[in-house]
Amino acid sequence: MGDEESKKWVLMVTAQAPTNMSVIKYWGKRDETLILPINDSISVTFDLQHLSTITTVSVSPTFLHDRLWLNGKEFSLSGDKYQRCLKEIRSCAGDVEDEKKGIKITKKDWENLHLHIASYNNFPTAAGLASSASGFACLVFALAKLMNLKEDNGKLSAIARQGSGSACRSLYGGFVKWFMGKNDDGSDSFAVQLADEKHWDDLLIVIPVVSSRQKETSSTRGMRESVETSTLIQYRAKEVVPKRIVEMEEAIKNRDFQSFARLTCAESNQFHAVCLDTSPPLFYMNDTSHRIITCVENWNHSEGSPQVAYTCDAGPNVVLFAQNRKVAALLLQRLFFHFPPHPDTDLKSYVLGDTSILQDVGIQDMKDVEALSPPPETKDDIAQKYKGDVSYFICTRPGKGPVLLSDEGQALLNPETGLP
Ligand SMILES: Nc1ncnc2c1ncn2[C@@H]1O[C@H](COP(=O)(O)OP(=O)(O)OP(=O)(O)O)[C@@H](O)[C@H]1O
Ligand SMILES: C[C@@](O)(CCOP(=O)(O)OP(=O)(O)O)CC(=O)O
Repeated sequence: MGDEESKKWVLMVTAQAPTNMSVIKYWGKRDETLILPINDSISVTFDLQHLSTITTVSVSPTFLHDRLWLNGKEFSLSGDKYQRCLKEIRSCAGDVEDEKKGIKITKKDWENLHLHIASYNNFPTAAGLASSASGFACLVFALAKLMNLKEDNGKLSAIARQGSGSACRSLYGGFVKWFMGKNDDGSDSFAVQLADEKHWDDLLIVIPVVSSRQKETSSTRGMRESVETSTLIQYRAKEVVPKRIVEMEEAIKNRDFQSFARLTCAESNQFHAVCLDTSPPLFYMNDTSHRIITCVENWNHSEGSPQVAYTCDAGPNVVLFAQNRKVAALLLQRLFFHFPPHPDTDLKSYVLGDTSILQDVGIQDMKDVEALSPPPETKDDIAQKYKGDVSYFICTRPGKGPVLLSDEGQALLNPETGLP
């Protein structure tokens, strides 16, 4: 790194990481700084195409300090969660050499070099769709590539965990378990993959997006208040979750949808019971979330066995798992009937993600949505329509873990200036 001209280089890496949805919930920390949870959790990773974060990380001797642009706007990196991740990553960084560009960075140079980071979430940020999960997983994964870290995914998951707990599960595709660990230093609190995304490829995921508004109480604050005030949370962590973890692992291993659905719904409901048991109570679901759950419960009940599992995090959006494609189509018919769009909405903005399912639903345009008849299990008095209460639907499936994007056209920073 000698004369002025050779100091102008910018080195960058772009990666894409998925978000995940827990089916055994993480709620409550035993260590706030290191982000160590009070129980294990299990999640399903979503397809990168539909719910993910793209992050470009870059380094250059010309950068004066670390900077982040989130969804196009500069965002402060001063928060502890970012500082902890950056510090940990820098401490594990390796040597990097790019002979063509004449770049040579040694392990200790990373202490003094600054980073420019740009990130984009392809779904609403901070609306309970786990943007912090894909966001921190992507940040850590991309930096690990840029800085040539030799650590395995388990170690990277433990670094991402320190940005946001649920992020540690987004380092893998498919079905993922986060071990709470026992050690005070957090060294045994990391995620592992239980099964990859191909293991259970019948499952389809439907997300009626209820609201994209930012929520009132962040997960971080909400779970702190629950730990401080709820009596139910301790019983849940010690008595309920350990058994459910074993049962859920078994259900996933055997692709046993009945057990998967029973556990997933029970977990969601107990998590929200803990929220209500918090003082002051945390209301994350709204009337639309309740109506979606009731619709699913009624249908499951009328069929005599679960067709669809629901789960809802710290926000009003409900995530629905359908046993297979046929069930997903029947589910969409029901949801489209109860939650039609506002007039003048086109089909393209009403249904996002894998829209091929629309053929199975028999929907070609908006007229077909309007013409849907009430689901047979619906009693006349509740065959109601709530126009516009669901803004749009995302159809997706379990997907793979983070990937590198080698096409420079997908970078979010200018390769010459390192600016967005
Ligand atoms: N792409 C990203 N890169 C870096 N940080 C991100 C990114 N996306 C989100 N974040 C961080 O995560 C925060 C939002 O996290 P928060 O936990 O409040 O909501 P959420 O993750 O959408 O919901 P959930 O409660 O389901 O985790 C943002 O304010 C920001 O600090
Ligand atoms: C309800 C949850 O989504 C909680 C997620 O909490 P976060 O991981 O967002 O919280 P912090 O660790 O404080 O950043 C349940 C889950 O993902 O398991």
